[in-house]
Amino acid sequence: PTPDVPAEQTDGYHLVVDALKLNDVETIYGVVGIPITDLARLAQAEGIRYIGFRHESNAGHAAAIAGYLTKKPGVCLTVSAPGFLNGLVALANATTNCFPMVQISGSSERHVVDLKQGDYEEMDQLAAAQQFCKAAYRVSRVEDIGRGIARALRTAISGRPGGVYLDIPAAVLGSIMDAEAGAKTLSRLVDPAPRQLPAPEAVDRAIEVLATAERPLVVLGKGAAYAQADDQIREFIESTGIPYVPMSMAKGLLPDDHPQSAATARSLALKKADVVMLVGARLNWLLNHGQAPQWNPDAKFVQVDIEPTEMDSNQPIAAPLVGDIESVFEALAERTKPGQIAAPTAWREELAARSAQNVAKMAERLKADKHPMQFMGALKAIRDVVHERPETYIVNEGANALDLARNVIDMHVPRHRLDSGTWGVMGIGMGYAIAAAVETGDPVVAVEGDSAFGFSGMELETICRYNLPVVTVIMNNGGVYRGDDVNPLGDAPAPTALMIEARHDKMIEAFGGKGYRATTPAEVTAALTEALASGGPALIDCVIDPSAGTESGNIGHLNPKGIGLTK
Ligand SMILES: Cc1ncc(Cn2c(C)c(CCOP(=O)(O)OP(=O)(O)O)sc2=O)c(N)n1
Ligand SMILES: Nc1ncnc2c1ncn2[C@@H]1O[C@H](COP(=O)(O)OP(=O)(O)O)[C@@H](O)[C@H]1O
Ligand SMILES: [Mg+2]
Repeated sequence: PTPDVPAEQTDGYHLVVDALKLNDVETIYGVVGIPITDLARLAQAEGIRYIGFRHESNAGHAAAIAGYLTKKPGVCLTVSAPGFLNGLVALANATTNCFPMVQISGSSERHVVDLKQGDYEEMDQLAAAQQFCKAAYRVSRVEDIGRGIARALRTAISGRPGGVYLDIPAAVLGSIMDAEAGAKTLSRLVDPAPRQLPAPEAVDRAIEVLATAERPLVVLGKGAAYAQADDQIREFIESTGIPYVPMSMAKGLLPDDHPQSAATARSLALKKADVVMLVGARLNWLLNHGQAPQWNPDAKFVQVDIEPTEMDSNQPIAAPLVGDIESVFEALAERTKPGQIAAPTAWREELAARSAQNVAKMAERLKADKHPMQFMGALKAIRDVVHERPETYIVNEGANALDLARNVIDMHVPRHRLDSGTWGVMGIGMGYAIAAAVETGDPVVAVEGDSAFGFSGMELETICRYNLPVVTVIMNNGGVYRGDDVNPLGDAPAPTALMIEARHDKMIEAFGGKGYRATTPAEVTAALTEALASGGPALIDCVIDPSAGTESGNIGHLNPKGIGLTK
């Protein structure tokens, strides 16, 4: 409990907690320490769920994905300087992925920091944070706490969501003020994420462009998943017959086995589409910036996005449709005449034929039950078990472990695939898994490369401490990308090597969780079935052929060529 505060008085700690509660913040993800330990205690005492982590990066990733899943800003709490910095990767990742989160951090004494007199954990955190987030604010007076919290929550959630930093110096947390006056400084946000209605002329222009298309294509991005306009989007897709490709976190918005899904004919779809409608998807590196040869150089783009400045970022946009996705699709439904937009049957059949070919090819690859176990064998086993349990969240990171799982594990419900996203960040695994389990109560399967897992692996203790229904499945190929690289000049391990004989399954046993080691797909099936049935923390170490991976998975071409290793 905080220092005794006379009943008619309040303090910074209480005002922060009161402001968060007044704005429906139900959970805080963080790591305690000076000067915010008592803030965590008070939040918990006042009914806010506090989830204590082992590293702030994981707490921040949890807050970010909580924001993505709930459309309310996730809240991460960090200590000054090093704790604050540890949270920044997650704050930057949230901003890059457009996930709403607020990182609240304690900070040191302004008058000492600003004169650089050498304070405990001295840092100008506000200045440091500015460049990595959507906005950064500092509260310098106890009476401004309510304003600061309201401002940070609104900024995170309105318009294009993102990460917001809120700096609260220790002295402000410890300041005391009259309770009645304090209560008057708090306010509850009104309509923090207002609808952004599209202009009718923009809607009509988009309809015109789509109506002329011979080979239309819709690209659904994680913004479309985030919008939670699932019915409106599905209605548009099915009423127009337009084929679509989902980006990785938009998988499941329509079930991956939907007849209009062109996910398994992606290259042909991108190459030949003559009108492309981007829905909450940026034309960035993940979509080759809209350039040939991946794309048809004559393609015309319709772009649906809440952020006006996203338009023309990579390609000229013939029909910019600025607005929130739900309002845009409601306007499209209203203003499109019956039959005005219809995907030609020939185009749909061409894509369906290619999909059938590629699905057959994939089926062959999935059948290969070679020994030692291959990625595909393990992933097929995971896919089949999870297929029976559509409420299961899939968290996914790695290189091969990411690229292969994305294509093998199909999704049937929205917002259930949470992965490295736009920034390709390793280390999101345990934080995303913890938040998905905490926010929804549903089971989570985290499909992890063995290197990727290592970035947040200590949170196995957090998962066990809260007894969360998280099953961590490690694709243990003994290395970064693969496990058979050798150092030609000595017996030091190669830079990409990890321990082939690592027993990750023993790690979780140290914290009371259930560990499994699987060397065949059948063992993966049995272990995952049992682990999910238990509803508790578990880890399955899948022993994968060390030669099975390729450098950097699908994006090896991003490695600079240089003159190569001449030595
Ligand atoms: C924070 C961080 N550090 C390093 C990397 C580089 N990196 C790293 C280290 C990856 C791990 C690949 O190894 P893995 O074991 O997780 O997966 P596979 O062996 O299945 O490819 S993937 C990747 O891009 C990164 N993306 N993010
Ligand atoms: N509610 C919303 N309405 C419209 N656009 C949104 C909404 N929420 C997020 N966005 C936009 O969605 C886009 C997400 O793009 P991106 O992260 O590149 O998705 P992906 O990687 O899945 O293609 C961002 O440009 C963001 O501005
Ligand atoms: Mg690996």
